[in-house]
Amino acid sequence: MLHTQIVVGAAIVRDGAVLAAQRAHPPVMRGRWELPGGKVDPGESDTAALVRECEEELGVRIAPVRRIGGDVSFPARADGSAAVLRVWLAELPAGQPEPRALEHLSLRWLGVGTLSGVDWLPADVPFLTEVRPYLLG
Ligand SMILES: Nc1nc2c([nH]c(=O)n2[C@H]2C[C@H](O)[C@@H](COP(=O)(O)OP(=O)(O)OP(=O)(O)O)O2)c(=O)[nH]1
Repeated sequence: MLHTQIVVGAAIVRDGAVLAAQRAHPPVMRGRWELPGGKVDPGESDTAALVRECEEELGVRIAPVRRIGGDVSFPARADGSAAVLRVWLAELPAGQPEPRALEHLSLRWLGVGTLSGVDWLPADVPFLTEVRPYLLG
């Protein structure tokens, strides 16, 4: 049986807005938006991967708060294997620098009024409903 790749994403909420990141690659995803995060390595916990990926991508050490939503499946790569996206609500602890787009084209803080205004990747879309209540305080 083919292995299911777990991908984790962080819904980093601050002052009524969530941080969205615009992918630079692969070409088919370039310019589309996602919650920052990435693939869980073999033997790594989901939350360890979440913290590691956000350090690599944003240059900040996030604090996961709680998981939101369920497993959202999406097709991975040409080998026909499956992947699932899991998302955590997260905070930027006091003293952390401002997130930077180290691997993305750009970053945006989106509030309730702008959350649906960017071109999200498909697997991230179901999580927007889960995030919205946290933007309302
Ligand atoms: N967040 C998100 N990721 C998606 C979707 N569809 C899809 O194929 N992916 C893929 C892109 C990446 O391969 C993976 C996310 O992991 P990542 O951010 O670590 O990817 P990466 O480009 O750094 O790693 P790699 O593929 O180059 O090995 O999930 C989607 O709808 N939302």
